[in-house]
Amino acid sequence: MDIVRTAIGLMSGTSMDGIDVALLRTDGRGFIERGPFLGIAYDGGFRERLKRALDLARPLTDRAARPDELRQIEIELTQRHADAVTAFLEKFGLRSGDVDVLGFHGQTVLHRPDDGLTIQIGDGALLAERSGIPVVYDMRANDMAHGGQGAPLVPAYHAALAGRFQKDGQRVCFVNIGGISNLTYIGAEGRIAAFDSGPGNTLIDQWVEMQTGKTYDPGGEIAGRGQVVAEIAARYLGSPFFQGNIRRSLDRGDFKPLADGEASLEDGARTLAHVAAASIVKSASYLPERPSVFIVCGGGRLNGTIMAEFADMAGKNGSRVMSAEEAGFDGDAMEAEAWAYLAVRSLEGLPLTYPGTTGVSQPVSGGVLVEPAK
Ligand SMILES: Nc1ncnc2c1ncn2[C@@H]1O[C@H](COP(=O)(O)OP(=O)(O)OP(=O)(O)O)[C@@H](O)[C@H]1O
Ligand SMILES: CC(=O)N[C@H]1[C@@H]2OC[C@@H](O2)[C@@H](O)[C@@H]1O[C@H](C)C(=O)O
Repeated sequence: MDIVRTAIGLMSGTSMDGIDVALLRTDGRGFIERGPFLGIAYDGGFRERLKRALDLARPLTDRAARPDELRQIEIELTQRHADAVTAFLEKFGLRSGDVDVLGFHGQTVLHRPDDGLTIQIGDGALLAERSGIPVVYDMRANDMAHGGQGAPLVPAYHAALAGRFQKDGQRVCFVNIGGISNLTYIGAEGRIAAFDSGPGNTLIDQWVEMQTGKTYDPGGEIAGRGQVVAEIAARYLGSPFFQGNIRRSLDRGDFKPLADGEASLEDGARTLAHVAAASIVKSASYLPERPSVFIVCGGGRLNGTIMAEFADMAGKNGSRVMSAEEAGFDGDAMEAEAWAYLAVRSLEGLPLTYPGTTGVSQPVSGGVLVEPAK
Protein backbone atom coordinates (compact mmCIF):
# COMPACT_ATOMS: atom_id res chain seq x y z
CA MET A 1 0.00 0.00 0.00
CA ASP A 2 1.24 3.50 -0.77
CA ILE A 3 2.36 5.56 2.24
CA VAL A 4 0.16 8.56 3.06
CA ARG A 5 2.25 11.42 4.43
CA THR A 6 1.41 14.75 6.02
CA ALA A 7 3.15 17.52 4.12
CA ILE A 8 3.20 21.30 4.36
CA GLY A 9 3.84 23.31 1.20
CA LEU A 10 5.43 26.78 1.36
CA MET A 11 5.13 29.14 -1.58
CA SER A 12 6.55 32.62 -2.02
CA GLY A 13 5.47 33.46 -5.56
CA THR A 14 6.49 35.99 -8.20
CA SER A 15 4.06 38.60 -6.80
CA MET A 16 6.28 38.69 -3.68
CA ASP A 17 3.20 39.45 -1.58
CA GLY A 18 3.83 36.87 1.13
CA ILE A 19 4.18 33.21 2.11
CA ASP A 20 1.37 30.75 1.44
CA VAL A 21 1.29 27.75 3.76
CA ALA A 22 -0.93 24.71 3.11
CA LEU A 23 -1.20 21.23 4.59
CA LEU A 24 -1.96 18.12 2.56
CA ARG A 25 -2.24 14.44 3.41
CA THR A 26 -1.24 12.53 0.33
CA ASP A 27 0.49 9.49 -1.09
CA GLY A 28 1.86 11.67 -3.91
CA ARG A 29 -0.42 9.78 -6.28
CA GLY A 30 -4.23 9.78 -6.35
CA PHE A 31 -4.92 10.17 -2.62
CA ILE A 32 -5.23 13.84 -1.68
CA GLU A 33 -6.83 15.18 1.49
CA ARG A 34 -6.61 18.96 1.66
CA GLY A 35 -5.94 20.50 5.07
CA PRO A 36 -5.85 24.08 6.37
CA PHE A 37 -4.25 27.10 4.68
CA LEU A 38 -2.61 30.25 6.02
CA GLY A 39 -1.40 33.25 4.03
CA ILE A 40 1.21 35.47 5.72
CA ALA A 41 1.73 38.84 4.02
CA TYR A 42 5.16 40.42 3.73
CA ASP A 43 5.56 43.92 5.15
CA GLY A 44 6.57 46.69 2.76
CA GLY A 45 10.16 46.66 4.03
CA PHE A 46 10.68 43.00 3.20
CA ARG A 47 9.07 43.35 -0.22
CA GLU A 48 11.69 46.01 -0.94
CA ARG A 49 14.39 43.55 0.23
CA LEU A 50 13.06 40.96 -2.23
CA LYS A 51 13.08 43.52 -5.05
CA ARG A 52 16.70 44.21 -4.14
CA ALA A 53 17.36 40.44 -4.34
CA LEU A 54 16.11 40.46 -7.96
CA ASP A 55 18.58 43.26 -8.78
CA LEU A 56 21.43 41.43 -7.05
CA ALA A 57 20.65 38.20 -8.90
CA ARG A 58 20.45 39.76 -12.39
CA PRO A 59 24.19 39.47 -13.22
CA LEU A 60 24.56 35.93 -11.81
CA THR A 61 25.49 33.04 -14.07
CA ASP A 62 26.02 30.44 -11.32
CA ARG A 63 22.83 29.32 -9.59
CA ALA A 64 24.71 28.56 -6.35
CA ALA A 65 26.37 31.99 -6.12
CA ARG A 66 25.27 34.10 -3.17
CA PRO A 67 26.97 37.49 -3.00
CA ASP A 68 26.94 38.68 0.64
CA GLU A 69 23.81 40.83 0.54
CA LEU A 70 21.84 38.19 -1.40
CA ARG A 71 22.89 35.59 1.20
CA GLN A 72 21.61 37.89 3.96
CA ILE A 73 18.25 38.19 2.21
CA GLU A 74 18.17 34.39 1.72
CA ILE A 75 18.68 33.89 5.47
CA GLU A 76 15.92 36.39 6.28
CA LEU A 77 13.57 34.74 3.78
CA THR A 78 14.29 31.31 5.27
CA GLN A 79 13.70 32.58 8.81
CA ARG A 80 10.38 34.05 7.70
CA HIS A 81 9.42 30.64 6.33
CA ALA A 82 10.42 28.98 9.63
CA ASP A 83 8.27 31.55 11.47
CA ALA A 84 5.41 30.90 9.04
CA VAL A 85 5.59 27.16 9.81
CA THR A 86 5.55 27.89 13.55
CA ALA A 87 2.54 30.22 13.16
CA PHE A 88 0.74 27.60 11.06
CA LEU A 89 1.37 24.78 13.56
CA GLU A 90 0.24 26.96 16.46
CA LYS A 91 -2.88 28.18 14.70
CA PHE A 92 -4.03 24.67 13.80
CA GLY A 93 -2.96 22.91 17.02
CA LEU A 94 -0.21 20.82 15.42
CA ARG A 95 3.31 19.87 16.49
CA SER A 96 6.36 19.61 14.23
CA GLY A 97 6.35 15.84 14.81
CA ASP A 98 2.93 15.65 13.10
CA VAL A 99 4.46 16.76 9.80
CA ASP A 100 6.54 14.40 7.64
CA VAL A 101 7.94 16.93 5.20
CA LEU A 102 8.00 20.59 4.17
CA GLY A 103 7.92 21.38 0.43
CA PHE A 104 9.90 24.63 0.19
CA HIS A 105 9.76 26.70 -3.02
CA GLY A 106 11.87 29.64 -1.89
CA GLN A 107 11.83 32.83 -3.97
CA THR A 108 12.66 32.87 -7.66
CA VAL A 109 15.14 35.70 -8.16
CA LEU A 110 16.19 34.89 -11.74
CA HIS A 111 14.72 32.63 -14.41
CA ARG A 112 16.48 32.35 -17.78
CA PRO A 113 15.35 29.07 -19.32
CA ASP A 114 17.15 29.83 -22.61
CA ASP A 115 20.44 29.83 -20.69
CA GLY A 116 19.46 26.83 -18.55
CA LEU A 117 19.50 29.04 -15.47
CA THR A 118 16.90 29.25 -12.70
CA ILE A 119 17.73 30.61 -9.25
CA GLN A 120 15.53 30.26 -6.17
CA ILE A 121 16.84 31.64 -2.89
CA GLY A 122 15.88 29.75 0.29
CA ASP A 123 18.18 27.62 2.43
CA GLY A 124 16.64 24.15 2.84
CA ALA A 125 19.14 23.00 5.47
CA LEU A 126 18.54 26.11 7.57
CA LEU A 127 14.76 25.63 7.35
CA ALA A 128 15.11 21.97 8.42
CA GLU A 129 17.26 23.04 11.36
CA ARG A 130 14.91 25.85 12.45
CA SER A 131 11.68 23.86 11.99
CA GLY A 132 12.89 20.41 13.05
CA ILE A 133 11.07 18.96 10.01
CA PRO A 134 12.62 17.32 6.89
CA VAL A 135 12.61 19.69 3.93
CA VAL A 136 12.44 19.05 0.19
CA TYR A 137 13.54 22.13 -1.77
CA ASP A 138 15.11 23.20 -5.09
CA MET A 139 12.53 21.31 -7.15
CA ARG A 140 13.13 23.11 -10.47
CA ALA A 141 16.82 22.34 -11.04
CA ASN A 142 16.66 18.69 -12.13
CA ASP A 143 13.99 19.49 -14.71
CA MET A 144 16.25 22.13 -16.26
CA ALA A 145 19.22 19.77 -16.15
CA HIS A 146 17.13 17.45 -18.34
CA GLY A 147 16.23 20.09 -20.90
CA GLY A 148 13.01 21.35 -19.27
CA GLN A 149 11.95 24.95 -18.78
CA GLY A 150 12.11 24.54 -14.98
CA ALA A 151 8.49 25.74 -14.80
CA PRO A 152 5.59 25.31 -14.40
CA LEU A 153 5.68 22.53 -11.79
CA VAL A 154 2.13 22.81 -10.43
CA PRO A 155 0.63 20.86 -13.40
CA ALA A 156 1.37 17.45 -11.77
CA TYR A 157 -0.90 18.52 -8.91
CA HIS A 158 -3.57 19.98 -11.22
CA ALA A 159 -3.61 16.67 -13.06
CA ALA A 160 -4.22 14.81 -9.79
CA LEU A 161 -7.14 17.14 -8.96
CA ALA A 162 -8.73 16.83 -12.37
CA GLY A 163 -9.91 13.23 -11.94
CA ARG A 164 -13.53 13.97 -11.20
CA PHE A 165 -13.87 16.32 -14.16
CA GLN A 166 -12.38 13.70 -16.45
CA LYS A 167 -15.03 11.25 -15.25
CA ASP A 168 -17.64 13.73 -16.53
CA GLY A 169 -15.86 13.79 -19.90
CA GLN A 170 -14.76 17.41 -19.42
CA ARG A 171 -11.66 18.96 -20.94
CA VAL A 172 -10.37 20.99 -18.00
CA CYS A 173 -7.86 23.81 -18.00
CA PHE A 174 -6.52 25.14 -14.69
CA VAL A 175 -5.44 28.78 -14.97
CA ASN A 176 -3.19 30.29 -12.32
CA ILE A 177 -3.25 34.09 -12.41
CA GLY A 178 -0.32 34.90 -10.13
CA GLY A 179 2.44 37.40 -10.86
CA ILE A 180 2.78 35.44 -14.09
CA SER A 181 -0.04 33.25 -15.44
CA ASN A 182 0.18 29.60 -16.33
CA LEU A 183 -2.17 26.97 -17.75
CA THR A 184 -2.58 23.24 -17.26
CA TYR A 185 -4.83 21.40 -19.70
CA ILE A 186 -6.03 17.90 -18.84
CA GLY A 187 -7.97 16.15 -21.56
CA ALA A 188 -10.74 13.61 -20.97
CA GLU A 189 -8.25 10.80 -21.58
CA GLY A 190 -5.73 12.31 -19.13
CA ARG A 191 -3.49 14.00 -21.70
CA ILE A 192 -1.63 16.87 -20.02
CA ALA A 193 -0.28 20.06 -21.57
CA ALA A 194 1.00 23.03 -19.59
CA PHE A 195 2.95 26.25 -19.99
CA ASP A 196 3.29 29.81 -18.76
CA SER A 197 0.67 31.86 -20.56
CA GLY A 198 1.77 35.46 -20.07
CA PRO A 199 1.79 38.38 -17.64
CA GLY A 200 -0.63 38.08 -14.72
CA ASN A 201 -0.77 40.56 -11.85
CA THR A 202 2.83 41.82 -11.80
CA LEU A 203 2.34 44.55 -14.42
CA ILE A 204 -0.89 45.67 -12.70
CA ASP A 205 0.77 45.68 -9.26
CA GLN A 206 3.76 47.67 -10.55
CA TRP A 207 1.50 50.23 -12.24
CA VAL A 208 -0.87 50.70 -9.29
CA GLU A 209 2.03 50.95 -6.85
CA MET A 210 3.80 53.53 -8.99
CA GLN A 211 0.65 55.64 -9.33
CA THR A 212 -0.94 55.28 -5.88
CA GLY A 213 1.46 53.55 -3.45
CA LYS A 214 -1.10 50.70 -3.03
CA THR A 215 0.38 47.32 -3.92
CA TYR A 216 -2.48 46.01 -6.12
CA ASP A 217 -5.88 46.89 -7.58
CA PRO A 218 -8.38 45.55 -5.02
CA GLY A 219 -11.14 43.67 -6.80
CA GLY A 220 -10.00 45.19 -10.09
CA GLU A 221 -12.05 48.23 -9.11
CA ILE A 222 -9.56 50.81 -10.46
CA ALA A 223 -9.46 48.98 -13.79
CA GLY A 224 -13.28 48.88 -13.78
CA ARG A 225 -13.32 52.68 -14.09
CA GLY A 226 -10.93 52.80 -17.05
CA GLN A 227 -10.84 52.11 -20.78
CA VAL A 228 -8.49 49.85 -22.74
CA VAL A 229 -5.77 51.85 -24.54
CA ALA A 230 -5.53 49.89 -27.78
CA GLU A 231 -1.92 50.78 -28.70
CA ILE A 232 -0.59 49.76 -25.29
CA ALA A 233 -2.54 46.49 -25.31
CA ALA A 234 -1.28 45.75 -28.83
CA ARG A 235 2.30 46.38 -27.74
CA TYR A 236 2.10 43.77 -24.97
CA LEU A 237 0.02 41.26 -26.93
CA GLY A 238 2.28 41.64 -29.98
CA SER A 239 5.21 40.25 -27.96
CA PRO A 240 7.11 37.42 -29.68
CA PHE A 241 6.15 35.33 -26.63
CA PHE A 242 2.67 34.86 -28.13
CA GLN A 243 3.86 34.01 -31.62
CA GLY A 244 4.49 30.48 -32.79
CA ASN A 245 3.80 27.27 -31.02
CA ILE A 246 6.99 27.20 -28.96
CA ARG A 247 6.05 27.86 -25.37
CA ARG A 248 8.67 29.03 -22.89
CA SER A 249 8.51 29.82 -19.20
CA LEU A 250 8.68 33.41 -18.09
CA ASP A 251 10.74 35.51 -15.72
CA ARG A 252 9.00 38.24 -13.69
CA GLY A 253 11.00 40.83 -15.64
CA ASP A 254 10.19 39.58 -19.16
CA PHE A 255 7.41 42.13 -19.73
CA LYS A 256 8.42 45.78 -19.19
CA PRO A 257 6.31 47.78 -16.73
CA LEU A 258 4.07 50.51 -18.11
CA ALA A 259 5.92 53.84 -17.90
CA ASP A 260 4.68 56.81 -15.92
CA GLY A 261 2.58 59.12 -18.10
CA GLU A 262 1.60 56.50 -20.67
CA ALA A 263 -2.02 56.38 -19.45
CA SER A 264 -4.27 57.60 -16.65
CA LEU A 265 -4.27 55.41 -13.53
CA GLU A 266 -7.61 53.83 -14.46
CA ASP A 267 -6.88 53.32 -18.16
CA GLY A 268 -3.49 51.78 -17.36
CA ALA A 269 -5.05 49.34 -14.87
CA ARG A 270 -7.85 48.48 -17.32
CA THR A 271 -5.44 47.93 -20.19
CA LEU A 272 -3.20 45.66 -18.12
CA ALA A 273 -6.23 43.68 -16.86
CA HIS A 274 -7.24 43.25 -20.51
CA VAL A 275 -3.69 42.12 -21.35
CA ALA A 276 -3.80 39.58 -18.51
CA ALA A 277 -7.10 38.12 -19.77
CA ALA A 278 -6.27 38.25 -23.48
CA SER A 279 -2.88 36.62 -22.98
CA ILE A 280 -4.52 33.60 -21.35
CA VAL A 281 -6.90 33.27 -24.31
CA LYS A 282 -4.09 33.72 -26.85
CA SER A 283 -1.88 31.14 -25.16
CA ALA A 284 -4.81 28.74 -24.70
CA SER A 285 -5.15 28.64 -28.48
CA TYR A 286 -1.96 26.51 -28.47
CA LEU A 287 -3.55 23.83 -26.27
CA PRO A 288 -4.22 20.47 -27.94
CA GLU A 289 -8.01 20.99 -27.70
CA ARG A 290 -10.38 23.75 -26.64
CA PRO A 291 -11.09 23.36 -22.89
CA SER A 292 -14.75 22.98 -21.94
CA VAL A 293 -14.03 24.62 -18.60
CA PHE A 294 -11.35 26.93 -17.19
CA ILE A 295 -10.80 26.76 -13.41
CA VAL A 296 -9.10 29.92 -12.20
CA CYS A 297 -6.83 30.09 -9.17
CA GLY A 298 -4.24 32.59 -7.91
CA GLY A 299 -4.81 36.15 -6.70
CA GLY A 300 -5.90 37.37 -10.15
CA ARG A 301 -9.23 35.55 -9.80
CA LEU A 302 -10.12 38.26 -7.25
CA ASN A 303 -9.65 40.98 -9.89
CA GLY A 304 -13.22 41.32 -11.19
CA THR A 305 -12.10 43.15 -14.32
CA ILE A 306 -9.69 40.38 -15.40
CA MET A 307 -12.33 37.75 -14.66
CA ALA A 308 -15.13 39.54 -16.54
CA GLU A 309 -12.93 40.02 -19.62
CA PHE A 310 -11.66 36.45 -19.48
CA ALA A 311 -15.16 34.95 -19.05
CA ASP A 312 -16.40 37.04 -21.96
CA MET A 313 -13.56 36.07 -24.32
CA ALA A 314 -13.61 32.37 -23.34
CA GLY A 315 -17.42 32.30 -23.58
CA LYS A 316 -17.22 33.45 -27.21
CA ASN A 317 -15.08 30.34 -27.86
CA GLY A 318 -17.66 28.15 -26.08
CA SER A 319 -15.68 27.61 -22.84
CA ARG A 320 -16.96 28.20 -19.32
CA VAL A 321 -14.88 30.05 -16.71
CA MET A 322 -15.22 29.31 -13.01
CA SER A 323 -13.23 30.24 -9.94
CA ALA A 324 -11.34 27.55 -8.04
CA GLU A 325 -13.91 27.92 -5.25
CA GLU A 326 -16.82 27.24 -7.61
CA ALA A 327 -14.99 24.05 -8.58
CA GLY A 328 -14.58 23.04 -4.91
CA PHE A 329 -10.92 24.09 -4.46
CA ASP A 330 -9.12 26.91 -2.65
CA GLY A 331 -7.65 29.31 -5.20
CA ASP A 332 -5.26 30.89 -2.70
CA ALA A 333 -3.91 27.58 -1.41
CA MET A 334 -3.43 25.74 -4.72
CA GLU A 335 0.29 26.47 -5.29
CA ALA A 336 1.28 25.82 -1.66
CA GLU A 337 -0.72 22.57 -1.76
CA ALA A 338 1.11 21.69 -4.96
CA TRP A 339 4.47 22.17 -3.27
CA ALA A 340 3.36 19.82 -0.48
CA TYR A 341 2.25 17.26 -3.11
CA LEU A 342 5.49 17.60 -5.09
CA ALA A 343 7.60 17.15 -1.92
CA VAL A 344 5.89 13.81 -1.30
CA ARG A 345 6.37 12.81 -4.94
CA SER A 346 10.03 13.73 -4.59
CA LEU A 347 10.37 11.47 -1.52
CA GLU A 348 8.82 8.67 -3.59
CA GLY A 349 11.10 9.35 -6.57
CA LEU A 350 8.04 10.01 -8.75
CA PRO A 351 8.17 12.44 -11.70
CA LEU A 352 7.51 16.11 -10.97
CA THR A 353 7.55 17.16 -14.62
CA TYR A 354 6.75 15.69 -18.04
CA PRO A 355 7.54 16.48 -21.66
CA GLY A 356 4.02 17.97 -21.91
CA THR A 357 4.51 20.32 -18.94
CA THR A 358 8.03 21.77 -19.09
CA GLY A 359 9.34 20.26 -22.31
CA VAL A 360 11.72 18.05 -20.30
CA SER A 361 13.20 15.21 -22.35
CA GLN A 362 11.54 12.49 -20.23
CA PRO A 363 9.46 12.48 -17.02
CA VAL A 364 11.83 13.39 -14.19
CA SER A 365 11.70 13.70 -10.41
CA GLY A 366 13.61 16.38 -8.55
CA GLY A 367 14.11 18.20 -5.29
CA VAL A 368 16.76 17.99 -2.59
CA LEU A 369 15.95 16.37 0.77
CA VAL A 370 17.50 17.68 4.00
CA GLU A 371 16.80 16.03 7.34
CA PRO A 372 17.11 18.07 10.55
CA ALA A 373 19.96 17.01 12.85
CA LYS A 374 18.70 14.56 15.50
N1 LIG B 1 -8.57 41.09 -3.60
C1 LIG B 1 -7.79 41.16 -4.68
N2 LIG B 1 -8.18 41.88 -5.76
C2 LIG B 1 -7.41 41.96 -6.86
N3 LIG B 1 -6.21 41.38 -6.98
C3 LIG B 1 -5.77 40.66 -5.93
C4 LIG B 1 -6.53 40.50 -4.75
N4 LIG B 1 -5.81 39.73 -3.89
C5 LIG B 1 -4.66 39.41 -4.53
N5 LIG B 1 -4.63 39.97 -5.75
C6 LIG B 1 -3.54 39.91 -6.73
O1 LIG B 1 -2.95 38.64 -6.66
C7 LIG B 1 -1.52 38.76 -6.49
C8 LIG B 1 -1.02 37.59 -5.70
O2 LIG B 1 -1.39 36.43 -6.38
P1 LIG B 1 -0.72 35.05 -6.07
O3 LIG B 1 -0.47 34.94 -4.61
O4 LIG B 1 -1.53 34.03 -6.75
O5 LIG B 1 0.66 35.24 -6.84
P2 LIG B 1 2.03 34.50 -6.65
O6 LIG B 1 1.80 33.12 -6.13
O7 LIG B 1 2.92 35.40 -5.90
O8 LIG B 1 2.55 34.45 -8.15
P3 LIG B 1 2.98 33.23 -9.11
O9 LIG B 1 1.83 32.32 -9.21
O10 LIG B 1 3.31 33.94 -10.37
O11 LIG B 1 4.18 32.65 -8.43
C9 LIG B 1 -1.35 40.10 -5.80
O12 LIG B 1 -0.06 40.61 -6.07
C10 LIG B 1 -2.46 40.93 -6.42
O13 LIG B 1 -2.06 41.49 -7.62
C1 LIG C 1 10.51 30.23 -12.29
C2 LIG C 1 9.27 30.45 -11.49
O1 LIG C 1 9.32 30.60 -10.29
N1 LIG C 1 8.12 30.42 -12.19
C3 LIG C 1 6.82 30.58 -11.54
C4 LIG C 1 6.17 31.87 -12.01
O2 LIG C 1 4.91 32.07 -11.35
C5 LIG C 1 3.89 31.49 -12.16
C6 LIG C 1 4.64 30.90 -13.32
O3 LIG C 1 5.79 31.73 -13.37
C7 LIG C 1 5.09 29.47 -13.03
O4 LIG C 1 5.80 28.99 -14.14
C8 LIG C 1 6.02 29.33 -11.82
O5 LIG C 1 5.36 29.02 -10.63
C9 LIG C 1 4.43 28.00 -10.46
C10 LIG C 1 4.17 27.84 -9.01
C11 LIG C 1 4.81 26.64 -11.08
O6 LIG C 1 5.99 26.32 -11.17
O7 LIG C 1 3.89 25.89 -11.40
